[in-house]
Amino acid sequence: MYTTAFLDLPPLRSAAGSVRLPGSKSISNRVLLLAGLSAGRTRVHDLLDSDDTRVMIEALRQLGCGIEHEGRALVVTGLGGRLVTRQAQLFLGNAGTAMRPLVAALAVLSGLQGGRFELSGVPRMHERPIGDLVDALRGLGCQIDYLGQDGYPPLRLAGGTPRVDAPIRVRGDVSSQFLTALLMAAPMLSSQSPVRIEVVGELISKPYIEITLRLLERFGIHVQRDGWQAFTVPAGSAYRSPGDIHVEADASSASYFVALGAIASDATAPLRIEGVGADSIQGDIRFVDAAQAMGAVVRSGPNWLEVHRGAWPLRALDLDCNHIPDAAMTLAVMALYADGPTTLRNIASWRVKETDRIAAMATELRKLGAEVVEGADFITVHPLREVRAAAIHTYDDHRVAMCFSLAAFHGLVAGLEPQPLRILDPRCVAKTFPDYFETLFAVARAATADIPVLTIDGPTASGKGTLAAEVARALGYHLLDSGALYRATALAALEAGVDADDEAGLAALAAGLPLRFEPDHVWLAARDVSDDLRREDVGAMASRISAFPAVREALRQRQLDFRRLPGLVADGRDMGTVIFPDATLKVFLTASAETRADRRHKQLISKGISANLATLLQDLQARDARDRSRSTAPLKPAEDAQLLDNSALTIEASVAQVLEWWAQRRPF
Ligand SMILES: O=C(O)C1=C[C@@H](OP(=O)(O)O)[C@@H](O)[C@H](O)C1
Ligand SMILES: C=C(OP(=O)(O)O)C(=O)O
Repeated sequence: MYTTAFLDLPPLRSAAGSVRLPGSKSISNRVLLLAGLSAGRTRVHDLLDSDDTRVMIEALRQLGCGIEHEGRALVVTGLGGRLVTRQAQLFLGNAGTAMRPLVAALAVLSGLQGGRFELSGVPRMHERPIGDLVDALRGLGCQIDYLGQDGYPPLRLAGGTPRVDAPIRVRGDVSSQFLTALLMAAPMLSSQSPVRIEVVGELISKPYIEITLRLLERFGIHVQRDGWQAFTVPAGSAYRSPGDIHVEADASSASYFVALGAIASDATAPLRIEGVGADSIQGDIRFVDAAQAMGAVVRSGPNWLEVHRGAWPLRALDLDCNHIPDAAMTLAVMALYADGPTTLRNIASWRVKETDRIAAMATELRKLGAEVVEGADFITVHPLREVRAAAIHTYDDHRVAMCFSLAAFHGLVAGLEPQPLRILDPRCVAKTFPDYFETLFAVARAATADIPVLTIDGPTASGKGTLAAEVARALGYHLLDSGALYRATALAALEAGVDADDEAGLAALAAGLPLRFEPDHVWLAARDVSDDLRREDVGAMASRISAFPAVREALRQRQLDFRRLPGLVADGRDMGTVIFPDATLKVFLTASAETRADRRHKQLISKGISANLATLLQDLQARDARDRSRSTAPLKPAEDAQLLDNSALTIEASVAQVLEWWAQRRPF
């Protein structure tokens, strides 16, 4: 997951390959709650692991449900209708699918059995309406107090005397989750008589009610319905765990990849999406119809979709999106690539979700250069005619972050000069899709020259490894420790007995080295060699063999291969001069020989290795001289390098300096 302050996307050009999507949020949280209310154990497979499901799981745990991991499944042992904990403060983040259903279930349970529960969330959750649900529950006899502003969480559920002598009436024009919540709680009220729920006024987001009804069926509750107007839970209904249950991949998450295929995949290599297919129980699968109307070519089978571009530019659309409120945001970005203005209608609920999504989309699309018209319940987006490098605000809304990543393909529009795009606070995707960007980067392609590289070269013990790792972490970029490639070759040569003068033998060894890098670890075949690579004898050998042109050539392509989306920080001795001469920023890091010898000394001592400062200084000076004077890739700053002497700087100050230079070279 990207936890950086921002994530820069270079211009993207195409997409190919296959993605497996995480589980559906809507199904996961319903299944978790139903399992928590049922008696016995429910083994849940392919559950979504994200912020929204974590708050639900934590709430169930606090309520006394059993939660265990069994292999890759999660086993929930439910309450069987009996409260074991009568007081709890539950924090539900910004998960509507946790807040609304838990309010109804706990209002009913605390009414029937006694108890006091306080439910709260992030500040935005306290701006998301819940009054219609509270009104319905109060009408039933539940006692609910607003702890902040009337009509909004946080709430206290404090017992009451729920009775079902009359139908429960609920409005459904602000959120369908209120009806979902009542449907899931109703079985607990059905012991004496049926429970009838009537919808007052127009119901929005109807397909989410279908998901609720389908999952209630799986848990033994057979709701009788009268269209969208009334729902009856029969007398004596009781949750019955299905034992095992599988969660489909998330159809709303699929929308980004369906759009990706429609924009950037070729018929010869369609984008494949695993985990959800046209037979999905999630309403957002209907996004596929909208994408097809815009020109996407989609094939589908059980649990998979394949998508490629059909029409280009895409075809403009005028669509009532009430049935796909979440996925419709993706259409607003696809509209940038259409042949005319696209209007998405009947989306008033966008204004009360993670943020005011109509306002957010309009503001951010305009930043890119698009013309946008917004109304109370619609948005019209005109295709891009000009484009600006933009830093996209994401408003802690996962869908804003995810759908705007698709704007990085604007270079495919004839006549537009591609610009980089910045996504601010990319970690907000954790609400439903923590690995969204990793998944995107596994299938999206950029021109190599567009993938930014930051090089940090410098002499031994200058601290470039630490600096590079910190800068890479701050930018969310890949890290190449090119010295480790040389040291691994040296280690392998020492162990295989290859002579230090055998240039051809060393080059062959370098070319075939089974090396693998992980954060803070280097693997040689199945062995973690991170510590061995730090050995002084390995370092000395590395310095000798790195003078051979054939060895350097053998390792060259391997280094170039590290230039992958979204970008690279490369540290070494010739990163800016030889390997990445087109790097966006080149830093040449130095420190006095005395400072470096002193640092190396402390490093060794701290590891319990005895060392002599004077000898270290001598070795270091000899190595500097060898590195500077060798004929192949001698150690010297690139002409366009920024020089940084960190003798008197903390690591934080060095990182800040490099990031400032980086910022100066970015258009944001
Ligand atoms: O019941 C559900 O799982 C959901 C219902 C929809 O909300 P509204 O009914 O408020 O539109 C949707 O936007 C949300 O992401 C999930
Ligand atoms: C509206 C959304 O979430 P929630 O379940 O919190 O309502 C969403 O995921 O787009």
